Amino acid sequence: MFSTVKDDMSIESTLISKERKNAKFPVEELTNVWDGGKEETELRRKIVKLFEDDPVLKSPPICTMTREERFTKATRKSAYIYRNLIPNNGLHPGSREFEHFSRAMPIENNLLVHMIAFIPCIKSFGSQEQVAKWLPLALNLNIIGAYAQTELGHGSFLRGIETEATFDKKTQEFVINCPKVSSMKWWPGDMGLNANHALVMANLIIDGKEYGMHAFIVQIRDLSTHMPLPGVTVGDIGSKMGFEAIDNGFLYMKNVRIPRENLLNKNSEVKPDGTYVKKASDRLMYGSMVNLRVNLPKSQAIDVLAKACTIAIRYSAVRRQGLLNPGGAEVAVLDYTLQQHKLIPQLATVYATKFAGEGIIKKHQAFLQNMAKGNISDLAEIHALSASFKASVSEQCTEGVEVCRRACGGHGYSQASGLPFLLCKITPSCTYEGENTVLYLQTARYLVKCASKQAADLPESIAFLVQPIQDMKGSITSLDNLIICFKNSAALCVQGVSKKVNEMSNKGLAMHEVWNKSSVQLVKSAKMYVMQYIIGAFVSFVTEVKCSEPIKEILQDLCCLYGLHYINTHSGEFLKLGVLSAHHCTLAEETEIQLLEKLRPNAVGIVDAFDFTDSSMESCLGAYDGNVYERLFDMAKLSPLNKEKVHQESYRHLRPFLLEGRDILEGVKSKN
Ligand SMILES: CCCCCCCCCCCCCCCCCCCCCCCCCC(=O)SCCNC(=O)CCNC(=O)[C@H](O)C(C)(C)COP(=O)(O)OP(=O)(O)OC[C@H]1O[C@@H](n2cnc3c(N)ncnc32)[C@H](O)[C@@H]1OP(=O)(O)O
Ligand SMILES: Cc1cc2nc3c(=O)[nH]c(=O)nc-3n(C[C@H](O)[C@H](O)[C@H](O)COP(=O)(O)OP(=O)(O)OC[C@H]3O[C@@H](n4cnc5c(N)ncnc54)[C@H](O)[C@@H]3O)c2cc1C
Repeated sequence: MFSTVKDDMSIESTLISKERKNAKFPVEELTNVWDGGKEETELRRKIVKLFEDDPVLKSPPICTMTREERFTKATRKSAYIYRNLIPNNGLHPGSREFEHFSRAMPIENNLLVHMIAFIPCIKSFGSQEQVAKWLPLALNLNIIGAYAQTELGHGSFLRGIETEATFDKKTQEFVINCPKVSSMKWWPGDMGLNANHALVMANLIIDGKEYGMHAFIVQIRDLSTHMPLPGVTVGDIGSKMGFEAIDNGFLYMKNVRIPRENLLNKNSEVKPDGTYVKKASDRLMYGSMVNLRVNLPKSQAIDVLAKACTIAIRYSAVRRQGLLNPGGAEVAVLDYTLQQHKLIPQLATVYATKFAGEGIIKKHQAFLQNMAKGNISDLAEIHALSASFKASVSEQCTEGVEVCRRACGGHGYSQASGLPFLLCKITPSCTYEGENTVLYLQTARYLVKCASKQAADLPESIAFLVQPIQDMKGSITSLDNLIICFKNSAALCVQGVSKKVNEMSNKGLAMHEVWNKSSVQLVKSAKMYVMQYIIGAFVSFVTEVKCSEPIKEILQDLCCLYGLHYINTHSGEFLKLGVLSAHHCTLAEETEIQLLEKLRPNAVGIVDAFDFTDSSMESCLGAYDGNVYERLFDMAKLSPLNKEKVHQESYRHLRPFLLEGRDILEGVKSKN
């Protein structure tokens, strides 16, 4: 319908090629470092290619589809992927293979909660017999499960959950009930339309006594008709800010009966006579959430920011607007220091959080191995670290994606840029898997307890909180000094708020009031604690990684930039704590600006090294060839509103005015 408009040679493509020629490091080697080795890059590319070459997985750009089409296509593709492309024994969150598959997944998919929450819960809460029964069914997609914890009335405060599972000795069943409207399960992904089972978190009641939250497998739909079972009311909660392809659902249960064996009973059991047997700590009930907080940030936040950086930096390298030299040619907006100041620190965030996250995954895997041997002594530490890490990463990456979107000017507002999709995908990561504020408070609770102990009684990674403040020797901008600066700040924040808590409680104020009145400083201390962890982990990675000098230099510069950018945006905190002087802050700012200038020529190369394929981004601004304007026009042509030259509804409603206008103009014409 539209004629083609093409330039003979796109200036933008030429510009981006020049950027690549100017890069001062081997891009492929940085890709290998990012992936964890050359072999891993090869394996990831193989998996990505397998998915991208598969004709079943092709579909129109998401910004041209309705929600219904997006849900339908995602379900068709996900079912196909699960049965044909995923290894038979599933994928283990935290493994490299899991990461590679997550990179290969189509831009929209669903059934993932089944994979990342339902299956892991069967494994961690089920007895051997239960795992043997449910796991093969779940792996084969013979049963599809949601993770049904949150209710309409309660998400954060799990002790307030209202859904009940009452043991009926006569029939040896649990009777599941949502006593009020606010008790219905609300939000679980894949639950509204696709799931036929749910892992329901409910308050266990035996002979009128409450035993707290337990995990039950509840069948919600018939396996042959897919109709909701008697007593079950289930559906989609409606459209949200994003997640269009996912049927986040509601589930209301009235007298739904399940066999006694459907209580996942590795950690606690109900005997036929109603005796309750506790086999392990109640805290392990929360283990599924630790698992997700450790393993989701990479795919749900860090990769999302990496894509947003790729789009914004490639676009900024070809978008020319305004003059730097009076009388000279228009410059790429990436040449403005202010544009570099927006975008390059986001790249540093991607690297810092990715490598720090790998450290947490390793710690968590060690914890799981110990737990298998009955040792859960590290649970509190891993909970505190993973809670604040999830909160900090989701917060930093969400802010970063919005910075990238705005840095693309008007085109960043267009769905065709791919950036609004990324923003809507990443924003809920600040809420799901534990609302961020609530998680920071959990970390602070642990830190305040630690602050009253001796260093020798604390885990190695926490002992610095109660040890003497360290001196910085030499420039604030050295990596060693950055670590000291963040450690000192975290220790002083935690000690400061602990002092406040103690003073208030010594004056006789009730603990819950003390806590509420200290919560602003508690959250600050948890943020500083996790920042010192991230910086420390990134510095260790940069120091230890085996790579060529140019790559090492880039990583060191990104690491230093990450620390300095944080200091420069929060300098008041560092000054208030007395960790830095005004002179330090001035130096930190100048050094950040120098680093931006130094990294600028490599910016396109650094985002190329993430190695995202064009189809994994669906972005007219971020495609590899830099051909932004033609792509934007081609995408606009696909808008469903452009199907006809005359849109019937606009014609119908506006025609009377137009006819009036025509008559007036013709009258004027005839008068003249
Ligand atoms: C098929 C095809 C395709 C397949 C393809 C596969 C292919 C490929 C694979 C590729 C995959 C692709 C990638 C994946 C993509 C995924 C996309 C999915 C989209 C997004 C999914 C989104 C999912 C989102 C899911 C969700 O959102 S699920 C809901 C999450 N909801 C929460 O997270 C509630 C927060 N609330 C709380 O966590 C608690 O409620 C509360 C605040 C602690 C209570 O606080 P309080 O009341 O104080 O607590 P108490 O109970 O008294 O306990 C207090 C005592 O316990 C302690 N302690 C509290 N915690 C814990 C804890 N953890 N662990 C240990 N201890 C704990 C605490 O330290 C204290 O110890 P003490 O100091 O006493 O010693
Ligand atoms: C896209 C998406 C997918 C989801 N998927 C699932 C799923 O698969 N399964 C599932 O069970 N759930 C799921 N959820 C639900 C999610 O886990 C909850 O929304 C989340 O845990 C937050 O709980 P809430 O909504 O009750 O928030 P609230 O706790 O009501 O938060 C509201 C405000 O109150 C504040 N607040 C709450 N408690 C405190 C406190 N103690 N101190 C200070 N401030 C406080 C919060 O900081 C926040 O500002 C999903 C949610 C989303 C958005």
